[in-house]
Amino acid sequence: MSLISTVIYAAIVVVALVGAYRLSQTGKRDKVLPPGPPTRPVVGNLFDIPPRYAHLKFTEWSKQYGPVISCKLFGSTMVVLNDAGSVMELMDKRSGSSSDRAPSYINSEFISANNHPLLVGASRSVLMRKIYNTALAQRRVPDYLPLQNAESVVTMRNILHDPENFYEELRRISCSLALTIAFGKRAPTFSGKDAIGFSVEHFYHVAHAFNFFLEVGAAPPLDMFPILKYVPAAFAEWKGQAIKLRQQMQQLYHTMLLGEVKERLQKSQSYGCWMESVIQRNEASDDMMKAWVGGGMMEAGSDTTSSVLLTFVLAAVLHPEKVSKAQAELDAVVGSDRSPKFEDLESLPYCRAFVLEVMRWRPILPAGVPHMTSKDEMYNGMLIPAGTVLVQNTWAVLHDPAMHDDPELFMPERFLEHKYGLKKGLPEDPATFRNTFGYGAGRRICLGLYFAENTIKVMVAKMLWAFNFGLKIDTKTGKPIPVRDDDFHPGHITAPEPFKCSITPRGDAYTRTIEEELKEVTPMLAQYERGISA
Ligand code: HEM
Repeated sequence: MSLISTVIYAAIVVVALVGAYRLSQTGKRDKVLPPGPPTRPVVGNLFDIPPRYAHLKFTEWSKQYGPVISCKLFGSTMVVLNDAGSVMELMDKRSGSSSDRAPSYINSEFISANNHPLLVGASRSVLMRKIYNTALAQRRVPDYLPLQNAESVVTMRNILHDPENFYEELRRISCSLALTIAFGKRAPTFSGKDAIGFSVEHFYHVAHAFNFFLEVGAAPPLDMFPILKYVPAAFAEWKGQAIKLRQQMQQLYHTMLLGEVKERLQKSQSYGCWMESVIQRNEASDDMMKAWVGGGMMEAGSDTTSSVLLTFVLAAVLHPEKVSKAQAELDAVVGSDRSPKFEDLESLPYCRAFVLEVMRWRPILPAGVPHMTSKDEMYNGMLIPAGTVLVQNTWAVLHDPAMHDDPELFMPERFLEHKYGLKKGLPEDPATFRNTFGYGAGRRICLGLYFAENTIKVMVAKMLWAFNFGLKIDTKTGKPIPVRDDDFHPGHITAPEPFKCSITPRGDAYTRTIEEELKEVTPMLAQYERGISA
C-alpha cells in the first residue's frame, strides 16, 4: 500500500469513527441540561412522548425529575417548564431570549410563506403584534362589548330553541365575533354561506385541517431531517396534501375574505371594520401577510374561545351544585327581567370564579404553544441552550398540588378564597403567580386575551342565568347518559369530545326575557348582515 493510499485509508477510518461517535452521541442528554427520562441512542426520547395528552406525561415526569425537565429529540433539545416559578422566570422575565418559535418547513414553505401569526419568528412577530394590537389592545376591547352582548343574546336564544345543537352554536358565536371585528360582518348560522361563499362550517374544516397537519406524525419530521424535503412528490403524499391545504387557505383568507374588503374599498365603500384599516394603513408587508393577519385572527380566536365555552358546559353538566350557587348570586344581583351584562360582573364574584376555574380545571391549550430560545440561559444551575424548544406545561402549572388544594376537583370557591385560586397562606403576589397562564407567556402571550376574557365572562354569566344543565336521559333505557370529565380530543388546542346533555330554560320568565332581548339586539346586529345572502 502506497503512503498516499495509507493516508487516505486512515482519513476514511477517522471520518467514519468521528461519524459513528457523533451518531452515538445524538439523542444523548448532556449533563448540564435539565434532567429527564432516559434517552435512547439517536432518537433520544422521541418514542417516550405520547402523541396524545403529552402534557400528562410531562407532568408525571416532573414529579420524578423536578419542575424543569428536558427531552432529547434526535439532536434537538426540548425543555418543559412544569411550575409557575420557571415559567415566570424563563418565559415572562427573560422573554427577550425565549420568544422565538421553532421553524416549521411545511408552514413557511408550503402553507403561509411565514405569515402565520402564531408561528412566525420573534422579529416578524413584532410587526404582526403591532398590527393586532390596533384591534385587540386592552383599551380597544370595551368597544366590542355591545357586539359581544348582542351575539350572546342570540346564542342564548339559539340554544333555547335547539339545545342539542349547543356544540355548533358555541363554535358559531366564537367565529362570528372574530369575523365581525376583522371583516365587519357576522355569521348568523353555522352552515349557511354568505354572498362570497363563506361559512363557519367551512372555516373550521380548513382551520382544523391545518392544525392536524402541523401535528407530529402528520408529515415526516422535515425540520429534523431536511433531506426528506427532496423526496419527489410521487413518493411524498404530504406534499400533495400540503399544496391542497395551501390552496384552500389562500382561497379562504386571500381570495374570499381579503378580496371582499379590497373590492369594497376600491368602490369607496366602508363597513368600518379592522381589516379595512389594516389595508389602508399598509403596515403589513404585502397582500399575503394581510390575508394571514385577518385569517390568523379568525383562527386564533375561534377554536380557543369555543373550546373554553364547551368546557364550561361540561363543567356545568357535571357540577349542578356549583351552577345553583351561581344562579343564586345571579338572581340576587340581576333577577329574571333582564340577562346579566358585562357591567354586572363586578357584583358577580362567584360567576367570575366559575370562569377562572373552568380555565384552570381543563386548560384548552394544556401544553401551550411552544417557544424557542434564541440564546443560552442558565436556570438553577442547568443550561437551556439557544435553539431549545421551550414548552409551558400549563396543565402542570394549574394542577400543581404544591399550589392548589385538590387540583383535580372543580371548585370555583378556591378563587373566592385566594386571588389566584391557590392554597390558603400562599402569597397573592403577582410576581409569583397569575391567572393568565392559559393564555401563554412573555412577549408571545395571547393577543386576544382581553377580548376573549370578555366574551367568556359575558357568555358564561348569561348561560348560567338562563339554563339548568344536567345529564341527558336515554329514552330507551330511562337512565342518564354518562359524561366523562377527561374525554378531550387530541391536538394542541383541545375541547371536550362531543357529548350529550340536557340544557333547559330555568323558567318562563327567563324565556320571555331572552325573546325580548333578542328583539332589542336585532337592529344592532343588522348592520353586520350586509352581504349575507338568504
Ligand atoms: C380563551 C380563549 C383563548 C385562549 C385560551 C388563547 C390562548 C393563546 C395562547 C396559549 C397563545 C400562545 C401564547 C404563547 O406563545 O405563549 C395564543 C396566541 C395568540 N392568540 Fe390567543 N387565545 C384565546 C383567544 C384568542 C382570541 C379571541 C384572539 C383574537 C381574536 C387570539 C389571538 C391570538 C394571537 C394573534 C396569538 C399569537 C400571538 C403570538 O404568537 O405572538 N386569541 N393564544
